[in-house]
Amino acid sequence: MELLDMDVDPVRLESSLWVGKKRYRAALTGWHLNWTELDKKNRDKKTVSVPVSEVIGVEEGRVQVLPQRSVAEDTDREFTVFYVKRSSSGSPYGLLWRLGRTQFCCPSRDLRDQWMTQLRIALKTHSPSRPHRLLVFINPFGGKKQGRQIYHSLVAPLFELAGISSHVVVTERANQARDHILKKDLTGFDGVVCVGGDGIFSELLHGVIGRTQQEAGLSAHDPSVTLQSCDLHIGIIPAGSTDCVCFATVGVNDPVTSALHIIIGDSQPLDVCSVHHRSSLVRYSVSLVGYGFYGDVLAESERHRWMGPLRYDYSGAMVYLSNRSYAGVIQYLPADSQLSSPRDNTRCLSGCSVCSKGTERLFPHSPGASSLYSSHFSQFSSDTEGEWVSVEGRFRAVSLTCMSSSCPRSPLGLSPSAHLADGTGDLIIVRDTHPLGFLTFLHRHTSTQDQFDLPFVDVHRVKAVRFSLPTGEEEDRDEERERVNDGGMTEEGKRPSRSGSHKHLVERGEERGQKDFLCGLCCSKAPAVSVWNCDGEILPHTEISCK
Ligand SMILES: CCCCCCCCCCCCC/C=C/[C@@H](O)[C@H](CO)NC(=O)CCCCCCCCCCCCCCC
Ligand SMILES: Nc1ncnc2c1ncn2[C@@H]1O[C@H](COP(=O)(O)OP(=O)(O)OP(=O)(O)O)[C@@H](O)[C@H]1O
Ligand SMILES: [Ca+2]
Repeated sequence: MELLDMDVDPVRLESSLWVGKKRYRAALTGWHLNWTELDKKNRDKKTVSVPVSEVIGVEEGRVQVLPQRSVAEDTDREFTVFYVKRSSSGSPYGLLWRLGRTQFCCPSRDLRDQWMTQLRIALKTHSPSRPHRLLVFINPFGGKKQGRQIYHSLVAPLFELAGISSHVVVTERANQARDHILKKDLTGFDGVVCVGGDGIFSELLHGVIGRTQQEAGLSAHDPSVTLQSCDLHIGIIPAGSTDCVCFATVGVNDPVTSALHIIIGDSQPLDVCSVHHRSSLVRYSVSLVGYGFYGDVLAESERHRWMGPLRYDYSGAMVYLSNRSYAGVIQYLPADSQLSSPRDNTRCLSGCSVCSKGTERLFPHSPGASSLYSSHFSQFSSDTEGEWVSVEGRFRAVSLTCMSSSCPRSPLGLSPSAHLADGTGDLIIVRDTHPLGFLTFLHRHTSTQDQFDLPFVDVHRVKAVRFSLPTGEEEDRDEERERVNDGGMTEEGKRPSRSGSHKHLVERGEERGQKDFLCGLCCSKAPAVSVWNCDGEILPHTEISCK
């Protein structure tokens, strides 16, 4: 046994260890755990190096955690190190992460104890941003209804291994997670986690933003107010139908990958867009605010929830076949085209320089790029300079996306070069066109072909957008007024009342669905207005402003 340099930093501990029948020289420095295979003449063969920040846990003995926890007998000279292992599969924008595991055998029990102690000290000192206590919300009805099973079999064992204690709430109704965050005592929690899709993520987002503003005494209804940034991080374990926020931030939809990111305290700031109707806040969005095609697909899909994730494809086909376009007036405030453009072929990833510059511009005094996962605010009140541009016409689709909105259905997303946290969104305007043209546009979302390189499509990087109906068709007819009263945010809670507006709109969608889709197909009168899809929720207003 050699035991070298124990007290001298950077090497904290170095010794010979065995992994199976092979002998290694293992060393723990402040930042890395390395082990190098030695041949019979003590010459180095290959080295494995794991950053301490990616070590998940250390256990005495020969331990296995996934798929089930098991501990081998007679193991007082052994210890097991668990760490992040990048798999070779995944997507071009994110690799799958797996739980790596190496079982070391020491020459003595004493040395084993030294390794355990030093590794645990290193973990504590070099992973300051790791969460210790998490509040987890599981939507048992999201996606393929596997949220509970996904959490308990794949995620909880990892949290336990990493020493994270979690309080789990399985939701019993829509908006329970949001209300819990808005109203309950959250002392001691380092973050909130959702197990589900974009819908339950949105609940957490509204809860976290709403609570922060309540505590700061700010009214989110006032579009000119600068909202307070949020301290609570949001983690997402994907178990929904689209899981667009997870895919666009992590690059893959995989519960184990996400759990490992959460454990090591990774974070990614996100742009949040507020949607107002007149002077009241309607909702926040991080992904899609879409009118026309995406609004109609959502309204139609709500009637087919029983189909699960397939409902979007079915509804997409139905809406496509109904061949609709809508009149409207779009106004937008262009972002600085010197900084970036939606057609510059860049791809935003964690550590993106455009986002860092954006953060610096929007939050000149913040310490670095905010460490928030997804509750980061653009201070548009100080960023509203510029000339508004107006476009009037008939549109197949009007979409505003703050991020690429990539998802398995469209791996590059609605706007492949959009940035996660630059304080801007991409406005995609698809003017009325013939059915084949629109199908080409849609189809290009599934490949690397440029969906913006079509004569009826325009894309602009923007700071704010307003949408209104053409003169004479403004949103003050009875029907619209009813929708206004029925939905939107309540004064006290600054929160969306999904169920009220939703029920109404689903009913309306049902009525419309039965008559109008058939009408659309046989060219009779189609409705004059569509609905807005805001991250998978139907908005109760047509005339909105986003920033
Ligand atoms: C010919 C194949 C065309 C395939 C076209 C694929 C386009 C896919 C674009 C995906 C964009 C996702 C945007 C993300 C929005 C999320 O914040 C939100 C919340 O989860 N999801 C939805 O609103 C859910 C929206 C889901 C929209 C799905 C649209 C599916 C369209 C299918 C069209 C079929 C045409 C067939 C013609 C016979
Ligand atoms: N216990 C519950 N019962 C009914 N609805 C719920 C419950 N918990 C959450 N919800 C609501 O269900 C909706 C959909 O949830 P979620 O996003 O998890 O799944 P999904 O719709 O299948 O996925 P995606 O949003 O990715 O398409 C959300 O709007 C959420 O508010
Ligand atoms: Ca953005």
